[in-house]
Amino acid sequence: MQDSLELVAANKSFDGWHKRYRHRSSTLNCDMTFAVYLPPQADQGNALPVVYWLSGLTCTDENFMQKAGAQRIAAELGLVIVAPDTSPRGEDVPDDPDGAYDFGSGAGFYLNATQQPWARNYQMYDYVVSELPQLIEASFPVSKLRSICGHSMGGHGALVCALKNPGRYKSVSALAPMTNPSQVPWGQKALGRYLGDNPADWKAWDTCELIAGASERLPLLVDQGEGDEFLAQLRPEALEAAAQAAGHPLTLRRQPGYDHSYYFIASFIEDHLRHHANALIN
Ligand SMILES: N[C@@H](CCC(=O)N[C@@H](CS)C(=O)NCC(=O)O)C(=O)O
Repeated sequence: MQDSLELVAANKSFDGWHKRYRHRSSTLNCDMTFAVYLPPQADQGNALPVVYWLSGLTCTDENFMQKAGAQRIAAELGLVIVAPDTSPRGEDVPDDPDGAYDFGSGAGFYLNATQQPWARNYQMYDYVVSELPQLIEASFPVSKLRSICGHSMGGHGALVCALKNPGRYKSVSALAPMTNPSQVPWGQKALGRYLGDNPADWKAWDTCELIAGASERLPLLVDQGEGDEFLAQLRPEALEAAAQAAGHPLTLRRQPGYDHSYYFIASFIEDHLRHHANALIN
């Protein structure tokens, strides 16, 4: 265990442990809290694979761990799950001037900001892809086998992290992801502020733009509720068209009646974890 990790909570769950840790992030220039679920196999000296879960707008590490019901399946499959926060936070970290939920705290969009005052802290892409895995791999009984999945803004994050890093993840999946942020209000607000007003600079953080040039055709598993109140922000039809144009393997499952909430996530998380286990565990 690294000295720099401070344990802030521990709860036994399905014979494993849900734990929360605080640490100083050199990438984000602030203290960060993340959650890790360690299945019972972690006590047996095995180096276990890790699924990184990225949450959506307004979330912390806690929403997924408390609401998705993932621990039972992770315990069965022997998967470690790591859930970071969704943005840098703290008194010294700038936030949306109006306190809006869709920018700043709770809305880091898993990108590297280039504009001030955001750039000093809002480097969530580097945190999720580099700093956090290094810390996890130095601190817990895990292997370097990684998968990534997420919800909404976190689904966008998972798809972008996988598409930008061929070979880094064994599998990727998303629930109700924002697939085309450069074309929708949530994304245009965030990308415009974090990256500046030139839409050409936004393409590097847009799944529908990245998919054409992807050098690794890692299959995408996506679930999307047809009753999702944010469908216009998510654009599953744009993802479908981009994947088809690029010949990128996509399983897009439209789920009748499901909304955007964790009731939807809890209904399909088992399929996603089994999908990742298939790629991670032979
Ligand atoms: N209706 C929300 C929009 C944000 C939202 O729906 N957030 C989703 C992710 S995009 C979520 O997971 N919320 C936390 C939860 O349901 O636990 C609000 O206005 O605050």
